[in-house]
Amino acid sequence: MAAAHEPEVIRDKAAMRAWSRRRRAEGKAVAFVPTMGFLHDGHLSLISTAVAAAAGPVAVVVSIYVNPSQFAPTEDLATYPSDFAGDLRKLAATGAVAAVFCPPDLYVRGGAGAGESGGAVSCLEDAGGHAHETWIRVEQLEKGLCGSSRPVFFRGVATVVAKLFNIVEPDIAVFGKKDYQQWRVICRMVRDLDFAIEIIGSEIVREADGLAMSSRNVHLSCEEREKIVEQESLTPVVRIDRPAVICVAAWFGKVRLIDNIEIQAPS
Ligand SMILES: Nc1ncnc2c1ncn2[C@@H]1O[C@H](COP(=O)(O)OP(=O)(O)OP(=O)(O)O)[C@@H](O)[C@H]1O
Ligand SMILES: CC(C)(CO)[C@@H](O)C(=O)[O-]
Ligand code: BAL
Repeated sequence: MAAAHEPEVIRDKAAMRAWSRRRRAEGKAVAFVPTMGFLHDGHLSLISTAVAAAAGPVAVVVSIYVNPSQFAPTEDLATYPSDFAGDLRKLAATGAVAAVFCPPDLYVRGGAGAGESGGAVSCLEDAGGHAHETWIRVEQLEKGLCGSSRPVFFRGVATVVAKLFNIVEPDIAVFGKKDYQQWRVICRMVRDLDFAIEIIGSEIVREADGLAMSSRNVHLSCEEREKIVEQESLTPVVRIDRPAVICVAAWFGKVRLIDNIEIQAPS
């Protein structure tokens, strides 16, 4: 058993589920923060939001898992930044995280199958994930913005988040509004599929120069960073995605409606 301030590291699905059930039997709410690791202060703010959202005693679980099914083979799965030891140090330093769930893999692999998403294929199918054939699609909300530039992204996110919810069995789950469309997709999935989980959207945390914190910011050159900061300063509401010029460009199409939330393009 880890010391009180150090998160317990759990790799196994059944052990994770059993851990959550024990916490609930002790009278604690289980609050869940899903991440892909390489943690920064934006992630840590989600942990504070989770603690603040719980009405009483709470056990916070952070997952670290880079989900292959939300990346197309042309995207950056192979270069996604990671620093597991650093992540554990940061989580321990918060004193607020009880467990870290970091499964080696979440999918059943092997076999043969079509594994298609309207013609698009993810890194999961590309790596022989054909034994997995159940997908969640949030059919309208996944269209447009990041969904236009990343054809398998929301199918992969909705599916892996549903899997994580079934494994962690949280009472509360927190997502950043930095990935605004993702947050709305998860809210809609939870409503439509009757997950008994309260979803909380947490505010965007920014660097001193205004850039929204993001694990992938480490890949930006000075010029790219300056360009994004400039674009963000023109954007009145939220930034939809990471340094994705494609997604930011979607702002310039006047006004978009997502799930009844009107997002204004810069005037
Ligand atoms: N700057 C931020 N402010 C608030 N929430 C954030 C911020 N950055 C990430 N999050 C949230 O943290 C959760 C995990 O995100 P993830 O691990 O993909 O990190 P990321 O910084 O968004 O990485 P990426 O480079 O892939 O965009 C998501 O709910 C995301 O919206
Ligand atoms: C929600 C998530 C953990 C699913 O892999 C990921 O998309 C992320 O970190 O935003
Ligand atoms: N936070 C977004 C995860 C992704 O871009 O894959």
